[in-house]
Amino acid sequence: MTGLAFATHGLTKVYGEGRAAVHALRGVDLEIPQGEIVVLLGPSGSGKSTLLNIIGGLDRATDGTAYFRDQNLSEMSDAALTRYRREHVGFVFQFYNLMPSLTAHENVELVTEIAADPMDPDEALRLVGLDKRSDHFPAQLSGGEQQRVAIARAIAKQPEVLFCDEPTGALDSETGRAVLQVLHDVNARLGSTVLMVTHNASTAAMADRVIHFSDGSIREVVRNTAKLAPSEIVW
Ligand SMILES: Nc1ncnc2c1ncn2[C@@H]1O[C@H](COP(=O)(O)OP(=O)(O)OP(=O)(O)O)[C@@H](O)[C@H]1O
Repeated sequence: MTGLAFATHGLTKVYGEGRAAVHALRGVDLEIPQGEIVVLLGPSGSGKSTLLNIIGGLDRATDGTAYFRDQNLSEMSDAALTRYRREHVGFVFQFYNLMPSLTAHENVELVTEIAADPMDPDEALRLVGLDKRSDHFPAQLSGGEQQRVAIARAIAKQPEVLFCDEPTGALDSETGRAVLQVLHDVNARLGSTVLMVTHNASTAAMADRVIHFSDGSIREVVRNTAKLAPSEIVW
């Protein structure tokens, strides 16, 4: 029996005020079991990144509650939120945000130095198939390879949760599939809950659960009974 990684109740986010107010989340109720791969789909501007940022501890809700296990993120101090991100969460973004002056190994090491229970940076790079490129700088790596370094950096702290915002957005389909395979393997090997925001609807085939967003609300949650392997996904 798996517990819940996340539960939100009436989660609301309003940016700005008055006539300029943007209602990015309109009372979202959501439960995400631990250890699942969850894909968030929805039109541009529907609130997917906003939700990810709030339950990832990067932003705060205007109203409602968001729990990580039994911890209420909405009531945490800034210092506690920082600790939450540092100890439990890995992030992968569309643009890899690697430090250009550091090698692949050093980019990963930067994170393992401040993590509670990190894996060896070499092991993280091996998991993403880049152990032979560990002394290369980001500019010497392809887009897909840089994304895999970013994933190695995110998984090196053995996070309980991995948040991915458009992880394949800048990649061709073959490279994108390789990156999805890495996310799949991390979920299988470390048991990390993986939450992925994407415009690529094909990705939904590898998820345990697909959440359809529209205009700041959840329209539908679909549980996949027959998942596809990343190698079988076509787009
Ligand atoms: N910092 C901000 N200030 C004001 N409005 C914002 C801010 N961030 C997001 N928004 C607005 O909130 C709404 C939801 O944005 P969000 O980025 O969560 O959508 P999304 O579904 O992730 O979109 P996309 O698929 O294009 O990334 C949009 O209307 C957006 O313009």
